[in-house]
Amino acid sequence: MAAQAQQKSAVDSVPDTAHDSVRDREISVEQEHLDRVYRRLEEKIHEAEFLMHDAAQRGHVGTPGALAERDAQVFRAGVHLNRLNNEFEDFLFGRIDLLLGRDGKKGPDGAYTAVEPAEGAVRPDRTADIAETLHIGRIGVLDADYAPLVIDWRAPAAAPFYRSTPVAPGRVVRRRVIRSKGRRVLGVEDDLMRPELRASLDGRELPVIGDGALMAALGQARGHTMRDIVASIQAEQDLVIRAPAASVTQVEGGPGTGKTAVALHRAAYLLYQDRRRYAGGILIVSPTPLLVAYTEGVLPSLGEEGQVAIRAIGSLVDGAEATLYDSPSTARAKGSSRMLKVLRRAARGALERQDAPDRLRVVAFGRRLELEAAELAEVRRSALGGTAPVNLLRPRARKLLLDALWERSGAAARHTDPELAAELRSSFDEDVSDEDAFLGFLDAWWPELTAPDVLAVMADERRLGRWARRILNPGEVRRVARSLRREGHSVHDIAMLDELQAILGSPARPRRKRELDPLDQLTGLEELMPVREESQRERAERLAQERTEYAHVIVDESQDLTPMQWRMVGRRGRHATWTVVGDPAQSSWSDPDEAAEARDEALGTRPRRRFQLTVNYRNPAEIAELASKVLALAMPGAQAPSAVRSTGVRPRFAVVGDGLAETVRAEAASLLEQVDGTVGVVVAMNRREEARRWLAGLGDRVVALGSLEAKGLEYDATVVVSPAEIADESPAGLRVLYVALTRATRQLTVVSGGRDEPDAAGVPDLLRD
Ligand SMILES: Nc1ncnc2c1ncn2[C@@H]1O[C@H](COP(=O)(O)OP(=O)(O)OP(=O)(O)O)[C@@H](O)[C@H]1O
Repeated sequence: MAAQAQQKSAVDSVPDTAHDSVRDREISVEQEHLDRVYRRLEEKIHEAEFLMHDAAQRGHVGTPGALAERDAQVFRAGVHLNRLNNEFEDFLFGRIDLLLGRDGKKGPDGAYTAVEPAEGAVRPDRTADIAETLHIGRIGVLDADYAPLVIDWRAPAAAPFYRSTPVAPGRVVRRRVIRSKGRRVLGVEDDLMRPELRASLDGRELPVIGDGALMAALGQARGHTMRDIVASIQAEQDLVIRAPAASVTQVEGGPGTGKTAVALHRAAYLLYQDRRRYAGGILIVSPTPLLVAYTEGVLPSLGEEGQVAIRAIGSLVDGAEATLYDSPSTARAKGSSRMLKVLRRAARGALERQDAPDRLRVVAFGRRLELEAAELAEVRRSALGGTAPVNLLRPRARKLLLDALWERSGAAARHTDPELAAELRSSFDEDVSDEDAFLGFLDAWWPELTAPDVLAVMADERRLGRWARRILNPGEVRRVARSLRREGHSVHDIAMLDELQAILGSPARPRRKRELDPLDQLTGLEELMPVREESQRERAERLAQERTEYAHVIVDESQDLTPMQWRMVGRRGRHATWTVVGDPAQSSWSDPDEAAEARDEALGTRPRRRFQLTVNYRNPAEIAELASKVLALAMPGAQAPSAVRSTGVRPRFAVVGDGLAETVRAEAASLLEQVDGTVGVVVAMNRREEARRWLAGLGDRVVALGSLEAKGLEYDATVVVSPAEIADESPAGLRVLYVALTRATRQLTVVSGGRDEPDAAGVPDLLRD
């Protein structure tokens, strides 16, 4: 890749003015092409509108066949219009100029399929002609003769745009990134894949402009939302994006290697590849709502939205939303798989409520019958003997109660004829079950439990202590119970709620019938894009609500999932294929082995394909080098990814002078002056609130974040406040500090207090050699 970026341009030696005129000419060449594309798009829009109009007319004919055909056509045309009317910021972003291929076969998109050049494509004197030029964009467009004007970035013919390198160029001679806004081409950047050739296009030497699109993309200021990287996906990333969907695709890579970007592009690719299969939905699990907000614009920018749900791990359970944080030790207890046993006991134990009746009295066949506390306890014990979900055991408990009452009535002994006895028994059951006393008793004695009910009961330290005996220590019991008494849920409570829902089960209820859409009956259409009446977002939300399982599950920052969270996510992908991306060196979970076990259980025995991403596109070398000192402490022997660029700006070290607040505020203000984009101030979790106050009035380009909230995010510049405080926060503190130090794309300031033991240059203890 570095070699790619350093390719010398063929026009480097010409004077600037000539260079500019070559660039201008090339821009106008691309402008002409973009104009053709838009003219064609307009034709297609007219076509689609005509189709809709025509179809509406046909409706008057009135035969059922014509009506069905009309509906299908209206639907198709609507889908088409929907796509075409989307004005993308850079509809067209790439171009490749290719040598003649080995054979003359063409694919469905009208491009030649050969990957390698034909025998005589390069002449002995190293000259060659460009035989095919492909433009790459967000969706494919064919001209009236079915020749490709634009190839969809996910089509096989577009793969060389991402895969080709000077080492393995295939047919690609020149790879060009086109920058455009709306209908205007703003610039072009080229990479030469075969610098040894003198290639000509239409009889003229092939010009090469600029020094690499990747560097241009990386140099841009960051906003509060992530951008897609379609124009500059690198070869090692492209392998992951286009990996076959079967089984589990596991991706590891250090900070800034593009794992999140790759995961999002993979979702778009999978949908393009097999829209029907992924009509079952793709779930992307993200660690925080902040990262969801940061990334959720990427898929719509790639033309995909409807089938993909991006959810924070704390929002996976409908009707519950994590708003609280647990202390590290409480989190450790709640997230560990030890909690599973506690929850199983609690779900059964919660049936025994303090206000539950301790005696059952009914009247049957004119006699009073009664069951005492000890007998009731016995019935409960045998009802709970099974492993079925607790709420589903209620009918069994009811049946056992009736058995006990029947026994008590002594009627069985009085009738020896089995047929008569059976008849009598069934009228006994009917009698008793209709009785208000019995019904009231059952509701109070075996209530239908919900997950929040059980969690609320676990807030009682005494009862929790009983259920957690020999599983949690008394300190853990106290902390967990106390945390459950707060208003609201923490992210770890959500996994417990989900587990409880599975343990409790929900009794069968009549399903809400979905309104019948006449178009649903037209086979093969339902997985296409929706018509206008329902926006893609609304559809996504509706599908997300209706769905409990997905066809593909993508887990971002997978190193952070606790065992309980793996169980929760696993339940949503029991029949799914998976993409799991993460970095063990950034894990904030203290027991990676336990989590790995739970992960393996969630992923099952499906075969796995492993990929490693090795290049850090976010941090300049100066910041990456500093962060690697913490990596060496956090995970001795781990390899840091290599930074793709260097800025010459070294991290700054500041020591708290007058006061922490003043120092941090001054450093943040100074960074705001130096960068155009965003500034993130990362502090230990317990300082989140005060840090927000420190920054008041500095504007919305700066944000304060707790260390755990910084996960996955990035800023032009960051201030990391007291490395020692962050490192001491939890057993995984050093890895959390590593995350904090790797968020900046340009500048990093480290502020140290006394606890950091800074040296004369202000460098804190943890960051010294
Ligand atoms: N091929 C690329 N072209 C342009 N930008 C890229 C490319 N790959 C990654 N980036 C940029 O690098 C930054 C880091 O990417 P991303 O957040 O996906 O990395 P990550 O591996 O998930 O990082 P972390 O583990 O630290 O969260 C983003 O700004 C992303 O847009």
